[in-house]
Amino acid sequence: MKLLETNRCFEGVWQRYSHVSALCQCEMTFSVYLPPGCESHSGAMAPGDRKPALLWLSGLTCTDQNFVQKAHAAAAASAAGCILLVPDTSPRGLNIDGEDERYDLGSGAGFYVDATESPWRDGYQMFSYITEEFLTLVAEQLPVSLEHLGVAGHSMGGHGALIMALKRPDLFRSVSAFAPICEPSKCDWGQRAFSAYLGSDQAEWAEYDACSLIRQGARGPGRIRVEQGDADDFLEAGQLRPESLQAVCEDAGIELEYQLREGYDHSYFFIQTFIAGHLGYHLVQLKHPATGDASALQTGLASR
Ligand SMILES: N[C@@H](CCC(=O)N[C@@H](CS)C(=O)NCC(=O)O)C(=O)O
Repeated sequence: MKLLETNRCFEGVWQRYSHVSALCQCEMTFSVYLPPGCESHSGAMAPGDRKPALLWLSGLTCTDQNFVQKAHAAAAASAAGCILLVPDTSPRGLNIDGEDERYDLGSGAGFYVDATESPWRDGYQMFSYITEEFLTLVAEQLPVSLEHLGVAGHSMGGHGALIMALKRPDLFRSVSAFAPICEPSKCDWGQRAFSAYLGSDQAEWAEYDACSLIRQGARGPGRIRVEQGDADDFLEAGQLRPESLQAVCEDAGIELEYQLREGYDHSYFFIQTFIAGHLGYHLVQLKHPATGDASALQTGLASR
């Protein structure tokens, strides 16, 4: 992987890398935050040198940079000694017809699925890219402890976080989401993307729909935290459907911490208000021996 940029931040560093992805069939860019004490690591590392990490999945129209620039997550990650892993939201520049025509399909809108339909299936393999290629690469090159890995995301990325945790509980020990698309099979964004990427077979859609996965028996790490603003236009428009997630979690006995926040919208202002609390929530569950007082982070900043 090629280092593109390094910026010191709260005594750690934000770094931006690119690498050639076999699954996405293009050069992919991603960012990482390395807290103090792990900037210079590379190659073989003792297990004790590895840090807990949170994988962040962004929403429609985002690159890795939206979270880096707008979520204000570095202060909390620095204090807690947690790595942040921020991949892109789709392949780029594949020269697929219509790839850049809409904000909710193609570039910036990979929906974290492995496409089966032409022309998307060559490259739009975001589920496998993230869970296999990307995580293998960063665990080889950076001091990430794969035994202490959580996943979180926003909107389309919240959907990504939920399905990754539900489908790969062997990889992810904690999960949370901001304004996630909870039931993509039943909203306009999800129906458009799934039709294009997965075709018309609803059984294929169910494999990438958090509510369907839970109905089919998936349990993930056992607890889920969801933060939702009540002034979010996409909630009103029926794109997010948290009520469906609440219902299936209740039926399945999954503990869902659902926080409805008065006056907050869908933007990164909402995310930056509550991100430290989510980091604390993950670190409490990840139980890395070198983590400081994660519960203080969780309770102190989450409830602001
Ligand atoms: N109205 C937006 C819809 C897309 C949107 O709201 N994207 C959210 C995630 S679903 C986002 O994070 N946008 C980037 C940002 O706010 O920095 C647009 O057309 O760009």
